[in-house]
Amino acid sequence: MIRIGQGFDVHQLVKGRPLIIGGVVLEHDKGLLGHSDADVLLHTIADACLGAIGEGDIGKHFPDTDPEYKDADSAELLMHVWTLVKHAGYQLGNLDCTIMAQRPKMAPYIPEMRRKISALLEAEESRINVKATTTEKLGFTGREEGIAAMAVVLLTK
Ligand SMILES: Nc1ccn([C@@H]2O[C@H](COP(=O)(O)O)[C@@H](O)[C@H]2O)c(=O)n1
Ligand SMILES: C[C@@]1(CO)OP(=O)(O)OP(=O)(O)OC[C@H]1O
Repeated sequence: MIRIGQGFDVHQLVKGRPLIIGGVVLEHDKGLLGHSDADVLLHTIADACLGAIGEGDIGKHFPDTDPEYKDADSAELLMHVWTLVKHAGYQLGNLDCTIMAQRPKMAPYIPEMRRKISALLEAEESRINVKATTTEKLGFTGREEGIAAMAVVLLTK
C-alpha cells in the first residue's frame, strides 16, 4: 500500500530571531517568527506526513495556543509525527521538498539538512531531496518578508 501527502508552510522573517531551517542554524541577519522555533521546512514535512496518514496537520497535534510548544524544537515535533507514521505501519518511500527564499543561499546548508531529515525519518539520504528557489524577487518571499516551504512525501507499507 502507498500513501501520498503534501505540505506547505510560511513563516515571517524578523530581526532578532535565529534562522533555523531543516534542523540547521543558518547565518543570516533575520530569523523566522513562530510559536515554536519556526522551522518552516520541518513543519511542512510534518504536515506532509500527517496528510499521508490522514491525521490532520501540526496545528491539530501541537496547538500554537499551548505553552508546551512555545519555542519548541521542531525536530522533536517531527519525531513525534514520525512515530505516528510508524504506528500506522508505514515507512518512507521518498520525500521531496522546496524552500522558497530570496536569501540566504540554501545550497551550502542542504547536505546537512538532508542528513538531519534522514535521521529524523529513519531513512537513507537517497530517499530525501531538498531544493531551494528564490522566487526571483517576486511576492513576499522575493521581498524577504518571509520564507515558504513545500513538501511531498510518499509512504509505503
Ligand atoms: N535561497 C536560495 C535560492 C536558490 N538557491 C539555489 O540557486 C538556484 C537558482 O535559484 P533560482 O531562484 O534562480 O532558480 C536554485 O536552483 C538553488 O540551487 C539557493 O541555494 N538558495
Ligand atoms: C508548530 C506550532 C506549535 O508551536 O507553532 P508555530 O511555530 O507558530 O508554527 P505553525 O506552522 O504556524 O503552526 C503549527 C503550530 O501549532
